[in-house]
Amino acid sequence: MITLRGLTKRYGETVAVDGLTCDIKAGRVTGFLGPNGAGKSTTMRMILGLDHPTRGRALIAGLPYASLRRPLCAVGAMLDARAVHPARSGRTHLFAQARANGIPVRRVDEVLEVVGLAKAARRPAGTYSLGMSGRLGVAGALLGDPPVLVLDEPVNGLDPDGVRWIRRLVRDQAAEGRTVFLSSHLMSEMQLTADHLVVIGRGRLLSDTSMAEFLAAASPASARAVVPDPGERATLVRRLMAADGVSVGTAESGELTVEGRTAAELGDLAHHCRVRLHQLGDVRVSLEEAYMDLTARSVEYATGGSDSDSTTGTPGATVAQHQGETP
Ligand SMILES: Nc1ncnc2c1ncn2[C@@H]1O[C@H](COP(=O)(O)OP(=O)(O)OP(=O)(O)O)[C@@H](O)[C@H]1O
Repeated sequence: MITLRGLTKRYGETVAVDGLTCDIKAGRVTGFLGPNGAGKSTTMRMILGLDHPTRGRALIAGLPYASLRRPLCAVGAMLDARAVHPARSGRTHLFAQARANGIPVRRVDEVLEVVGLAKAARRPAGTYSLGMSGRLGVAGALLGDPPVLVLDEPVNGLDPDGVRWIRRLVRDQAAEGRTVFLSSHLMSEMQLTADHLVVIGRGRLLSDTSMAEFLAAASPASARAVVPDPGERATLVRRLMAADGVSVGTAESGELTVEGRTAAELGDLAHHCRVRLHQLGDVRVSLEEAYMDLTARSVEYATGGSDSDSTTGTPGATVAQHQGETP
């Protein structure tokens, strides 16, 4: 587990991270989201002891990074895939890391195999494509078989095959009980990969919630179904429109889109009215839509509101809670 408590980083006048409090738990993939400059990399650097917090703490399994005896065996990280000496081969780069952490050298060839770099392992890392550099970075993160993984934009530069590979890899790692904390700007990919989300804006916590709750909170109940019979369709629309807080859209194909009702509620009503439905389902917003909505409101909050700390430092803060505090 990674524990953040009041984590704060100032660079002169810039508050890069502002009182961040949350737990990144084991056994699930936690996605770390936020606009450019929100403080994600700074947070990750502080977790990994590469930057000192101005205030607060970042702990791995209860310890600050500096206290870890064999860091690579406690936490594997990839922050900057290109941060490798260009003249060194991928294999030599990993050997150096393994030796410094007391990791058996045979592990190097194992991880090179896992990330699909075995054939290119003896080439200078400077000749690697961005995707290959990313794979080498992931190999370094896996080297110590650590219980915690911190990956900054691991999907960057990967081809579609690579994207699927990293998705499967991190999901498998979480399924084995590890803590996986990863950032990405690719919302569609994050939606497929993460179980839980930590969202920050201007260094502050905006949301710490499961993917399912995040999406549900962002979209009002909404359902869709096809009503093949025009007469039955008219009956159902009439019944729906008679209720408060419901709006109905109809298409020539016979499809109804009903805002203000879940699929279960729409199905029950149709059953009650003896109306036949096809393709009944809930309508959910995408992660991208939910995220854009939340971060847009956070910008308003930050520029228009007071500086009082009402949303930050609250583990379990949800989108809905945040909405309530937006002026
Ligand atoms: N070494 C530094 N010196 C001064 N300011 C810094 C430094 N590192 C980061 N910052 C500032 O801190 C803020 C947060 O930056 P950070 O790189 O953590 O954001 P991010 O969420 O990772 O952004 P991105 O998605 O663009 O990678 C930004 O305003 C950035 O300019």
